[in-house]
Amino acid sequence: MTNPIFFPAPAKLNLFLHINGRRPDGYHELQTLFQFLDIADELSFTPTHQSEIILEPPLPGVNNSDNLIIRAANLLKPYTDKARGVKITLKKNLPMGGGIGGGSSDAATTLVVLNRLWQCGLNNQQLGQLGRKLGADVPIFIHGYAAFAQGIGEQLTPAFPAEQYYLLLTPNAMVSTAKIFNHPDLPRSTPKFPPEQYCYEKTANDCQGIVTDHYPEVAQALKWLVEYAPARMTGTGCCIFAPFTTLSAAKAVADRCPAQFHSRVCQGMNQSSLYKKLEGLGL
Ligand SMILES: C[C@@](CO)(OP(=O)(O)O)[C@H](O)COP(=O)(O)OP(=O)(O)OC[C@H]1O[C@@H](n2ccc(N)nc2=O)[C@H](O)[C@@H]1O
Ligand SMILES: Nc1ncnc2c1ncn2[C@@H]1O[C@H](COP(=O)(O)OP(=O)(O)O)[C@@H](O)[C@H]1O
Repeated sequence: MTNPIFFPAPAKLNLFLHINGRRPDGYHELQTLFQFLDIADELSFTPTHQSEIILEPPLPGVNNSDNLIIRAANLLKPYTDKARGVKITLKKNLPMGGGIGGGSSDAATTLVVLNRLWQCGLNNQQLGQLGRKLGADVPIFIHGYAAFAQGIGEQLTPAFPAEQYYLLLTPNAMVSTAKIFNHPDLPRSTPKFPPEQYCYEKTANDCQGIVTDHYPEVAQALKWLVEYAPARMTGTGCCIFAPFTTLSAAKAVADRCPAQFHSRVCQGMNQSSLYKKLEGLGL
């Protein structure tokens, strides 16, 4: 038997995150800049003729029926032959609930790869609409290019931030996105600015204050890293990152990092590694 092909589901950073307002349905209007990282979960897909969707191994603490991978595959099922099923193998390398989008990226990789394997014939816009049902972050992973996002995160404009090195810290905490967005003290009125005026130093993460107030591990990681570089939180937490222009500068700070913050050095990428892999395979 040939070895299965593993497809990456890369992580992302929110290089900044501004909250501009709240819509009547409770969702928040925001501005953010998404860039991919060269770290990823990995998924393999073996088509079957038993109509079942099987995921192995299950994620600790997540029922398979709630797993975004299974939910994504189920959303695609109506577009293929009833007799088609799939066995999916997941290598979970990314921390969960860290604001680097692992679950959303797993869902996007599932939609993009199964669309091809099951010959569903959907285009990326249609896949993005399906993905949106699973979470606000899924469309950026289907889009596959760094982008400035507005609206509730679904209006994407191409962006080309420098592909810098980042030191990424994963404090020992799990932050719920819904809890942060529902917090009464969350700042919700940062003025919008035109994407072409973006500058890292003039932006912020509006969720950071609430998260550091409630999760001391996140506050400690931020306090430590900010001594070395302009550190900030990604998404609604809890990972903290700081940009570096050279790999050696990022590694030098990583070498000093206390073990409790689980540091790793990675690089920003303006094209998702999923699309690089698909191109390499001619898919
Ligand atoms: C804000 C971001 C930035 O990347 O946070 P992270 O999850 O990455 O940390 C994302 O857009 C999150 O996307 P995702 O994690 O897919 O969120 P969803 O499942 O769609 O929504 C979870 C909950 O967050 C709130 N929510 C989410 C997005 C948004 N623009 N406004 C909101 O108020 C809603 O209460 C929703 O019920
Ligand atoms: N395949 C998956 N990978 C990670 N988390 C998943 C997955 N499927 C469902 N989830 C649920 O989604 C939550 C947030 O997922 P994740 O994408 O890791 O975090 P974040 O949205 O903060 O980047 C997890 O805590 C978990 O309960």
